[in-house]
Amino acid sequence: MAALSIGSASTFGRTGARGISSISRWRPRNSCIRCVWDPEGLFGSKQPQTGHLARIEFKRRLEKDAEAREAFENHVREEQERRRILRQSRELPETPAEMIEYFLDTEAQELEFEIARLRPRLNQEFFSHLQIELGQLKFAVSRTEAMEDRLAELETMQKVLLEGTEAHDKMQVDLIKVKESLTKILTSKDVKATLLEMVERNELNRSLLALLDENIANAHKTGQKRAAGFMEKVRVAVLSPIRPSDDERIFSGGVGLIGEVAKTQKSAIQSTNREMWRRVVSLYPLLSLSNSSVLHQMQAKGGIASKGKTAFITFVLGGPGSGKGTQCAKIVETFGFTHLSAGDILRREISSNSENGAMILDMIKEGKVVPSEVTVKLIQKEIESIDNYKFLIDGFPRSEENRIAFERNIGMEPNIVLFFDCPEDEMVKRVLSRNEGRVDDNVDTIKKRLNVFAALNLPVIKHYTETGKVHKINAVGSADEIFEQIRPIFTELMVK
Ligand SMILES: Nc1ncnc2c1ncn2[C@@H]1O[C@H](COP(=O)(O)OP(=O)(O)OP(=O)(O)O)[C@@H](O)[C@H]1O
Ligand SMILES: Nc1ccn([C@H]2C[C@H](O)[C@@H](COP(=O)(O)O)O2)c(=O)n1
Repeated sequence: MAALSIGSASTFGRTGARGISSISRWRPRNSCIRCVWDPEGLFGSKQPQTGHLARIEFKRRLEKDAEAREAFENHVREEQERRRILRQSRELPETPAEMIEYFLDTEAQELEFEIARLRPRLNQEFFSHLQIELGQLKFAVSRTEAMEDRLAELETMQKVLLEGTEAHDKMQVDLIKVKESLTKILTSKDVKATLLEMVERNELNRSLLALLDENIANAHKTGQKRAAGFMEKVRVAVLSPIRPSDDERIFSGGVGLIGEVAKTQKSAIQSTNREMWRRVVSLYPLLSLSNSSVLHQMQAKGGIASKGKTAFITFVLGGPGSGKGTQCAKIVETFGFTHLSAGDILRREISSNSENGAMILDMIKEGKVVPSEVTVKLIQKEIESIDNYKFLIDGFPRSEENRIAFERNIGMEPNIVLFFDCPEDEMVKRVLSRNEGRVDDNVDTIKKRLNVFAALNLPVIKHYTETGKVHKINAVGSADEIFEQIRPIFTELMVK
């Protein structure tokens, strides 16, 4: 976490123990809103208090003096550990009254963390409660010294928490934007063109760079050299359009950020980036799947059968005509997945005059489910022949038998399942007007397919719902509207 700087009251002089609880220890001080990069806020009093030159000298000394450096690093580690234990040991408050006491007992450098942790409870009910207590203290007929102290403490706390929650909320907005921007760049088929568009829209900034840097560092740490190399190239391309003046503006709060709150955001954004980074790293396999020719070889950790890769599999389910194929095309275009339609694979098998062709045709005409061993084999062959790791498997599994055969033979479960929920009359209407010459797009077969869907496919959807994998999509509306329900699912997955 970055050192907290919340408005003019953001940095508090703590001369004694801790917390807001003693106002004499916690009076706001104007002097030290810090600009030095101190992501964990751990330099504390060991950092030079004044002057740019002093800070440079401090840095130089650190670089030269290995011993001092080690001691410093130990100090940082100890401080990190101390804070970790402290955070774990604190019992979280429930009521507004408990919240007040909790924050009064919070160390200054922990405020940012605690505000984030307790943000949902820093709500109107809490602030009203605080306001009432403040009112009682202010308008008391006579005030004791203890009451004066309490009043001063609570006024300070109110200001800190109001500004802190505001900064936190703005930070969340920034976080989402930066996550989206980086996802867009790393999943883009034409990185250069994407960057140019983003320059036009002023979307390249320091926060994005910081997030990228953290990904690069992690790729190095985990020995993913190609990924690191790719992202380093992206970094150079990102960096060049960020002119120093942009940097300055961003960091001095000149762009859309005002005064001290902007400084708050600066530190807040830096710390957010660290959190974002962790989320990106956890989904790194998915990110790295884009631009597959460059990146796919990094995924050498096992996974799908014979190729020893880790795949990201999405099953796409829904009744006949619910729009699975239509949406898959959009997902492919936007997120670079490979679309495998089980129905198309089976139809190709019929056209290729294979030994199973006639049997498959009969089954399809009757709206029945082709035996799993046939379908799974065909899907497996497709997966293994394709140089991508992100698959949309559409119209599969159609039955529990399909599902179990896939899991057994391929040795994987889907990462997520999309379920297109569509009323029957809408599905019938769509199928009957599809006009693609399919042997099963007629009134008789559609009835059978709907029955088979209810009897065999719904239990599969139920199974994946119970395992928390299903994203239910309302399949009524225009194709574009429906895709807007899907977009955030994959965007979120890319940068998690
Ligand atoms: N949101 C929509 N609104 C209206 N029509 C749609 C919509 N989405 C798709 N369609 C149309 O409905 C028909 C069926 O769509 P699509 O082929 O995508 O469904 P599907 O779920 O893949 O069907 P199946 O399982 O039978 O292959 C197509 O003609 C398609 O153009
Ligand atoms: N897993 C599957 C998928 C499809 N089929 C057969 C039966 C379906 O009615 C037909 C058309 O599929 P769609 O294009 O609607 O997905 O293909 C199957 O037997 N098993």
